Amino acid sequence: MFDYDFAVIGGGSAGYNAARVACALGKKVAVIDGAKQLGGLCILRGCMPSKTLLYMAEVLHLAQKGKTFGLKIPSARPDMKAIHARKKKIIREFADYRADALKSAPFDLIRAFARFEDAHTLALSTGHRLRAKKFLIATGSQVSVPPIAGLAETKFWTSDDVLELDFVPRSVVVLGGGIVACELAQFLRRIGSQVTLIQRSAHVLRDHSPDAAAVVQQALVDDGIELFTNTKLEGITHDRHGVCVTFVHRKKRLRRRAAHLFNALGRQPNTAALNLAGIGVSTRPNEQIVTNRWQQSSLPHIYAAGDCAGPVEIVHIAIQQGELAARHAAGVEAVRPVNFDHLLSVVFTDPQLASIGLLEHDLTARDLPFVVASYPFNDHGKSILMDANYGFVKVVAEPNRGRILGAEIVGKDAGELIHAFSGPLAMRATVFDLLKAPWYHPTLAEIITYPLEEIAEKIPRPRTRHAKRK
Ligand SMILES: Cc1cc2nc3c(=O)[nH]c(=O)nc-3n(C[C@H](O)[C@H](O)[C@H](O)COP(=O)(O)OP(=O)(O)OC[C@H]3O[C@@H](n4cnc5c(N)ncnc54)[C@H](O)[C@@H]3O)c2cc1C
Ligand SMILES: NC(=O)c1ccc[n+]([C@@H]2O[C@H](COP(=O)([O-])OP(=O)(O)OC[C@H]3O[C@@H](n4cnc5c(N)ncnc54)[C@H](O)[C@@H]3O)[C@@H](O)[C@H]2O)c1
Repeated sequence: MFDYDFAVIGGGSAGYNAARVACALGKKVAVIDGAKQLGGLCILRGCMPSKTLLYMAEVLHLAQKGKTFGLKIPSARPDMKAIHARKKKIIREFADYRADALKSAPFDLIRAFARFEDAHTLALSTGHRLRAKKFLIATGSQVSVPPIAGLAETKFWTSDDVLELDFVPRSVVVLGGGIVACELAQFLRRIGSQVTLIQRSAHVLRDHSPDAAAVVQQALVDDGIELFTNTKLEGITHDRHGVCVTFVHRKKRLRRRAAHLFNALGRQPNTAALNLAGIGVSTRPNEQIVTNRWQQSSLPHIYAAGDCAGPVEIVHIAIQQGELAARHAAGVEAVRPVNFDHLLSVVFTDPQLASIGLLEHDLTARDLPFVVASYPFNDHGKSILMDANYGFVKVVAEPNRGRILGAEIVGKDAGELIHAFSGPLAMRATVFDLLKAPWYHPTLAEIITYPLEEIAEKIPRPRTRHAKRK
């Protein structure tokens, strides 16, 4: 009666990993993907190309401030053609590897766009039909175009375009102050563009704490970005010289002109073309598919994972959701829902901003007690010698036993340092457990011991003291 046990729509991070797991569980699986190029957002136009360019921009920045370290580097400039070629080569290799994995996997790969005809039947853009017992929707997201006067009529760049640049743009206005806006505005500025960033909220990176966001914001301004927060966009016009953005800031109407406009106002799920309303799958007002904690939609045999389901757009969560859906659909009993109390997130600006678990804001909202301590990078030996003085480390713990609940790090390589908390959080470790661990001197990671010690001192309990300065 069915062609497949499990049909996966979308072969990106969520879909590919779900299909892999479903096959390993003995299911007959198909992956349907209509993209011209296989690989998904993360590899082709997301994490990997952006981090290739951001790392280059950091190296360039360090070279340009060589004088700080007593170095005579006469000039460090980007060679955009070479940077672009290197990025393309790296991404081609990653994409080829994933495409090979998709083509040689024990599931059927069908190159087509899919749409639900009924709750068990997909109509494919090739003209074929496919029937399956269960489905996973993993169709990802696309850049959204909010209804701002003149935006839709203006030629604008998205992150896809910025990641493809092989020249230094003279000037760019960046709309938005989310992760994409901050990461890529810094890239543009560091290669030499004049950059203006216009953010609606009171600070950039609105999903992060104001204290941490303020550090990133200051670093962007110190890099030379003109940055406005608390604004209201009024309209956009364009002529042959470029674009003009009008916005309200501190009750004044301001205008900024630039050669290029970069729309970084967020993404929306790829769900509109699937006929979800027609088959009775519920979506939120933002078009994300509503799922329960097992990733089942309002039709229990149809699952959703990744950007099309939310609530976050982060690769390791997309993978976890996809794999969970595959296991649940196969009837595996020992499955656990994704634990958003341990959410890990990294913003790859310089300084980076990383957080894990529950912070003060979350705990206050839940009326839960906590102790918190922080320590600044500009008072830590290793970061001082690296001239990496921006930011702080913050640890949040439960006040009775000292169990670690969350941490926030904004500073040099915060995305690496935050992983010092991943295992301990998963294992429900306390600050005392972490203080028993060895911490090498002099490392950036060692800074974490300072807030741990401060919390340990606030909790009435016998403990091993840790030497602060060696
Ligand atoms: C610039 C940028 C940088 C990012 N950096 C990071 C980062 O550093 N770290 C991080 O964790 N996250 C990052 N992200 C987010 C991350 O890339 C996404 O959360 C993740 O890739 C989503 O995976 P997915 O499987 O849900 O969707 P995708 O990988 O987009 O896969 C969806 C697939 O579905 C296919 N599809 C769509 N509609 C249909 C249809 N009707 N029929 C058949 N196939 C269909 C598409 O062709 C696509 O291949 C970044 C995003 C952007 C834009
Ligand atoms: N390092 C990473 O993990 C990483 C990197 C890039 C992207 N991502 C993911 O990709 C997703 C998309 O990122 P994004 O930055 O494009 O989206 P976002 O939703 O994070 O940010 C969009 C920004 O645009 C602003 N905005 C939206 N509508 C507006 C309007 N009408 N007027 C003025 N301002 C408006 C918002 O206030 C917000 O600051 C994120 O959820 C993120 O998780 C992750």
